Amino acid sequence: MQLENTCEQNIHPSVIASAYGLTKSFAGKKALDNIDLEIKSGQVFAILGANGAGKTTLINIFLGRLNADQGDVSVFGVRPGSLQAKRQSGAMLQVANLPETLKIKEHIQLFQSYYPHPMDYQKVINYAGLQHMQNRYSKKLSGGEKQRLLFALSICGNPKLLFLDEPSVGMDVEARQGLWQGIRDLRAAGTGIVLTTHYLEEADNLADNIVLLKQGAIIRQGSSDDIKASISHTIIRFSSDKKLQEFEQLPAVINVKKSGKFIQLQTENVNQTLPPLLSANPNLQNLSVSSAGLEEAFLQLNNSGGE
Ligand SMILES: Nc1ncnc2c1ncn2[C@@H]1O[C@H](COP(=O)(O)OP(=O)(O)OP(=O)(O)O)[C@@H](O)[C@H]1O
Repeated sequence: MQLENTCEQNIHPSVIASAYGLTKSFAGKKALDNIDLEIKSGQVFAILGANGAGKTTLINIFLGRLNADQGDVSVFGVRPGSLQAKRQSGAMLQVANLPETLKIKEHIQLFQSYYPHPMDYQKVINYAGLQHMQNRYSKKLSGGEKQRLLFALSICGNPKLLFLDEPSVGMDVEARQGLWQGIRDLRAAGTGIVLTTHYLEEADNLADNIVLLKQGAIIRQGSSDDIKASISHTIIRFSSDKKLQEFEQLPAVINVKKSGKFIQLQTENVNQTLPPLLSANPNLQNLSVSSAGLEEAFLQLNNSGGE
């Protein structure tokens, strides 16, 4: 399904929000340190980082909820938080207080009334997977259902720029798939989407561009493939009843994990690890060798500071 976005179709992505030299401190401690980034129309921009890395602070500055200490920040060429920026933006934040006395459909209709060109009601409902609970009061929603409602409210205004701060937390598989479909359709209609998530699979699936934040600084930026390629690790997976310690000493191994009956080795050099592994375990079952994914890249870059 394609959205009838009232904005023009963006065949060529253009910069719709930017930050240059952005710095923000709380009580003398830097939460964001000299950030340069550009958010483009028709692209998903994922901000990744450990707890406290600065993701929410960055979003709050783009929304005008916080002021930068230094740097130039603009949204649609104007000051973040100005009416012109707000009318074209939507946001799903981690903290939201919703009046409990309204039904889902009343929440959506209320939010639609705030915008000059709201999204069609039925589309909002479909994207958010709320078809069967339109008459439910928000106080009766489960955590995941409340997330669906917050996503619905974030897209009510047919935004050209959408901020989603950990949107899929608490969502079940079906709701998450609906969210992902909504994100893809909005992107196809030209919306620029800023996404923070701790689910790296989500960023891997959706993001055109990723920034990796550590203690407020950007330590890596690029596509998911660029970031994966910036580490040269390989994953060796097999099933074994042996203890993890038996594999930790193998050459070039930098991490060992156990999941059920499977052991997963992360190695810097598969040619050095595999021969001794096979000679010590000639009957290794379910062996597979694959490139490291975004999660391994994230962990390594985050632990090494991206050097
Ligand atoms: N209002 C505030 N007052 C003081 N310190 C703050 C405030 N907001 C954020 N911080 C600090 O700024 C840093 C960045 O916080 P932020 O919430 O942006 O991180 P985050 O990457 O969104 O984390 P998480 O993944 O846990 O949501 C943290 O050290 C946090 O404690």
